[in-house]
Amino acid sequence: MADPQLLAEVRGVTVRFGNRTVLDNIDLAVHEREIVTLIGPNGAGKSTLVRIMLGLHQPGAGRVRRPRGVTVGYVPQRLNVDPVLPLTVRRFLSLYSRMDRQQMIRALGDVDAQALLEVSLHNLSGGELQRVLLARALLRQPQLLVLDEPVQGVDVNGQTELYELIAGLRDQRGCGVLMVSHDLHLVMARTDRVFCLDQQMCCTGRPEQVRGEPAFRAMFRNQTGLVPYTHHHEDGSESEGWCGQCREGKNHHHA
Ligand SMILES: Nc1ncnc2c1ncn2[C@@H]1O[C@H](COP(=O)(O)OP(=O)(O)OP(=O)(O)O)[C@@H](O)[C@H]1O
Repeated sequence: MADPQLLAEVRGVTVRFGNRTVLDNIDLAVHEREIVTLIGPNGAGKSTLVRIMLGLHQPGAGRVRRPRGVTVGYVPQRLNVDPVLPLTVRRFLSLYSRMDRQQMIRALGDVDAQALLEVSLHNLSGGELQRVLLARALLRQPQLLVLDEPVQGVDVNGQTELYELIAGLRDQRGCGVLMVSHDLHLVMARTDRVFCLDQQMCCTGRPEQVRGEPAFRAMFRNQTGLVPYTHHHEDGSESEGWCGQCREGKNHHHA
């Protein structure tokens, strides 16, 4: 089988703002059909790295490569919409692409949000807004989907649904996904590779590898005060937990 197509790559990227180094010698690549997640604390440089991958910001040093013709859909961390403007989802989507009503309903249908077409953007829940933003990003039929904190403002159940949805889009469309997340738990289940960033790349690998890395565990502990572990159940299944919240009591050990 042919190697998966490279969609975007940075090598040796360094960024300074003033005399502060925000990214230090970073390598990262995203290929078709893979979900890559950047995790790290506030101010770690995640959004800056995403903006560099997208060509929205130039690094002080290093190389950025996006093969010609790769289409990108981007959900930024912040949406700048004037809060006094009455804007329905239909109007909002039409600002970005010329589509008829049926095409919009289809785009919203891809993210299970077709009922929201005539709803005001300001009346959407956190999860609904994220779905609409995802629909907007999909309008470009992207080969690379870049999502900067796609579950922000969404409750835990909604987060799980959104991660499932994103993984489903990858499965159906074969696109690559680069995702930024603060969450260190839910996102892991739906990720092929994790990059743990804190100005430098602290560790990287498959979620199950990264979970065992001292740098990841230290980061997790600093953010939550808890340590991640894996339950090994007697029937051979596994589930994730946090030390300090362990209600299982038996039939598990900490990996
Ligand atoms: N244009 C800019 N000028 C100066 N400093 C900036 C600029 N953009 C980002 N920074 C700083 O760079 C650092 C990294 O910011 P960035 O937004 O990339 O972090 P992040 O990991 O995405 O953080 P968060 O999780 O809080 O969104 C922060 O300290 C931020 O204040």
